Amino acid sequence: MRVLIVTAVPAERDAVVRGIGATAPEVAELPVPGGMIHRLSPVPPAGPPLTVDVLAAGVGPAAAAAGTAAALTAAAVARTPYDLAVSAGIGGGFTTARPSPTARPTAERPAPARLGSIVVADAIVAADLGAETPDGFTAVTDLGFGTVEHLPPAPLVAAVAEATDAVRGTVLTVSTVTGSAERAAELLRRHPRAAAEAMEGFGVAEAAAAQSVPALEVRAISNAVGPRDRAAWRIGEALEALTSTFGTIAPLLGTWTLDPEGTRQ
Ligand SMILES: O=C(O)c1cccc(C(=O)CC[C@H]2O[C@@H](n3cnc4c(=O)[nH]cnc43)[C@H](O)[C@@H]2O)c1
Repeated sequence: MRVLIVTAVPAERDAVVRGIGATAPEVAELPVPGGMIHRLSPVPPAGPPLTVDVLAAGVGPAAAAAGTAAALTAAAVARTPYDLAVSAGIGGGFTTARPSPTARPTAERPAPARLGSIVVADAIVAADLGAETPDGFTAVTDLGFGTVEHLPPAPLVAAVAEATDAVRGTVLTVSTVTGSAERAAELLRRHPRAAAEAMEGFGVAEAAAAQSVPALEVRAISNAVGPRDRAAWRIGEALEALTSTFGTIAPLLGTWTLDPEGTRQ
C-alpha cells in the first residue's frame, strides 16, 4: 500500500513527517519533478507493508494539482503507483453552527470546527470554480462542464474521524481566503455542510481522480473562517494537532481496504 500526502508548505510537511516519524523513522528523501518527497514506512496493524510519501507542493489548488500529478505520474511510470492521495495541512474552520444568526439550525450542519481541532473531509468541494452571474454564483457544473466535488472513500473517512475525534464535513477549496462575515455566510448558505476551508484539497483530489486514485483531506484548524484577525490565528497549535493526528492515523491509511480477516477487499 502506497500513500502520497501533499501539504502546501514545508512547515506542514514537517509536522506530518514528525507525527508519522514517531513510530516510523524517515527512510529517504526522493526527488520528484518540482519537489522532494520524504518517505516513511509505518508498520500497519494488518495487511501488506505501507509506504507513506510526504510532499510540500505549494499554496493553492493549482500548485497542489501540479505537485500531486507529478508525484503520481512518476510513481505510475516506475510501476509503483499510489493507492491513496491525501491533502493535509492547516485550514480555516466554520466555527458557527448555522449560516447566519437568523438562519434555523439544521441537522445537516456538522459540529463547529474549533481552533486546534481536526476536520476530515467527507466531500472535497471547489467553492469558487464557476461564474458570477446576475443571479449570483454559478458552479462550472451548472455551466455544463467539469466537476466541483470529489468524495473520499467513506470507510476511510469514518476510520480516520473516529481515531482522531475529528469533525466530519465538507472541506471547501478556495483560491481566495475568506476575509469577511458576509463571505463566510454566503459560503455556508451554498454549502450548509461546510466544516472547513483551505486552498489545496480540490487540486489534490482532481489530480488523483485523473489517475483513478482515491483522495482524502485532513485539516487542522488554525483560524476561524470570517473577518481577518491575524492575532487570533493558532498556527503552532494547528501544526501540533496535525503531528498528533498523523501519528495516530498513519497505520490506518494502509488498512481501510482490508476486510476483517486482514486481506485486501
Ligand atoms: O491573510 C489572511 O487573512 C489569511 C488568513 C488565513 C490564511 C491565510 C494564508 O495565507 C494561509 C494559506 C494556507 O493555509 C491554509 N489556510 C489556513 N487557513 C485558511 C483559511 O481560513 N482559508 C483558506 N485557507 C487557509 C491554506 O490551505 C493555505 O495553504 C491568510
